[in-house]
Amino acid sequence: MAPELTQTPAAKSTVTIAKPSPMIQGSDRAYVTFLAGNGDYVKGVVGLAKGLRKVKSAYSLVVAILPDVPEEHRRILVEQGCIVREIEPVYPPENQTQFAMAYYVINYSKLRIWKFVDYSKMIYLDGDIQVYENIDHLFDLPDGYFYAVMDCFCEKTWSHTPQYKIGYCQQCPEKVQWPKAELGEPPDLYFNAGMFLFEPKLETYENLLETLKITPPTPFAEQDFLNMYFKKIYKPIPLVYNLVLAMLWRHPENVELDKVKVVHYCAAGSKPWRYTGKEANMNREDIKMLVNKWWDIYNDDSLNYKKPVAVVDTEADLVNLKPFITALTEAGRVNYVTAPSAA
Ligand SMILES: O=c1ccn([C@@H]2O[C@H](COP(=O)(O)OP(=O)(O)O)[C@@H](O)[C@H]2O)c(=O)[nH]1
Ligand SMILES: OC[C@H]1O[C@H](O[C@@H]2[C@@H](O)[C@H](O)[C@@H](O)[C@H](O)[C@@H]2O)[C@H](O)[C@@H](O)[C@H]1O
Ligand SMILES: [Mn+2]
Repeated sequence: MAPELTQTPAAKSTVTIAKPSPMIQGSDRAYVTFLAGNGDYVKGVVGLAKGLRKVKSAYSLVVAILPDVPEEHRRILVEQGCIVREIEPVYPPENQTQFAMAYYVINYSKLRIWKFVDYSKMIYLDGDIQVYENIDHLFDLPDGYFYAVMDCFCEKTWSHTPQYKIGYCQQCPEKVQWPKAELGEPPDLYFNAGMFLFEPKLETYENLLETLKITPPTPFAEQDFLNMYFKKIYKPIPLVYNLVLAMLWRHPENVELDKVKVVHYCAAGSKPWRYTGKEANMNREDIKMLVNKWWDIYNDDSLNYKKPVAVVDTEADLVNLKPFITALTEAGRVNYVTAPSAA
C-alpha cells in the first residue's frame, strides 16, 4: 500500500515512531483467537480486538484462521491491528466424527496454536468472548501449568453425561454428592476451553496431534480432548476470567457480575452479533445488559486500530530511511508523514 505522504520543508534530524497504544511490539506474549468460515464470527473477533484495545492490553491479538476465511474478512482483521495467521484444519480420527457434536468438530483446529512457538506464552480466547478489564497480569502466572476456568455441567448440552443425569456439578459439589459407590471417583476438574493460558511448544504440539490420532472424538470435541490431555497440569482460575453465561442462572451464588473481567457469550442465543432475545434465558436483564455492552465496544469507532506513525523530520532522513519506512509501510505496519517545518 502506498505510504501516505505529506511533503513539507526539512526540519530537525530525528525519526520517531509515535505508537498509538502501549502495545509492546514484538513481545513473546500475545492473545490468540480462532476464526473459521465466512460467517459472522468475524464480528466477534473484531469486537475482541477492540475490547483488548479498550482495556489497554500490552499484547497483540493473533488470529488463527482456517483457509475458508475470505480475503475481505482477513483485510478487516489486519485493519484492526490483528496478526492474521492461516492454519491447516485438524480433523479427528477418520469416520469417528459422529461421536463429536458436528458443530464442534471444527474446533479441533484450535490445536494448531501450539505451533506458534515464536510466543512463549499465549492466552487463547474464543471469538465469542469479550474482555472488559485488563487481564495481562495472567501472563505472569508461574510457568508449566495450563490455566483455565471451570465449566458448568448443568446445561442441556451436557445431557449425555452421568453428572448431568444425577444433577452433579463441579460448581456446587456439595449440592448433589457424587455417588462413589455406584460411579467410582468423581470427574476430574473440567475447564471451559473458550479461554486458557498456555505455552506454545513444538514438542507439545506434535504430541497433541499424535495423541489425537488415537483418541476417539467425544461430544465436546477439542474441549474434552484438552481436558484429558492437560489434566495433570490444569490449574483452575477464578470465573471472573471466563464467565460462561449459563452460570448466571445455574449458579448465581458463584457470580459477582460487577467483578467479572471476561464474558463468554457461549449460551445458546447469546452471540451478540446474532442476538434476538428469543431463546431460553435470553430475555434476562443481565443478558440484555451484557449484549449491549458488547455492542457498545463493537460500534465504538474510537477503538479502531490506528497504525503507528513514523514522523520523518528531514528530507535527508526521508532519503536515507526510505527503504526502511517503505518496508514497514508495505508491511502495513506504519503510515508516515514528514513533520511540519520547525520554523
Ligand atoms: O463457525 C464458526 C464456529 C466457531 N468458530 C470459532 O470457534 C470458537 C468456538 O466456537 P463457539 O464459541 O461457537 O463454541 P461455544 O463456546 O459457544 O461452545 C468460536 O468462538 C470462534 O472463535 C468460528 O470461527 N466459526
Ligand atoms: O468444542 C467444544 C466447545 O466447548 C465449549 O463450549 C461449550 C461448553 O462451554 C459447555 O459447557 C456449554 O454448556 C456449551 O454451551 C458451550 O457451547 C467451549 O466454550 C468452546 O470453545 C468449544 O471448546
Ligand atoms: Mn465460545
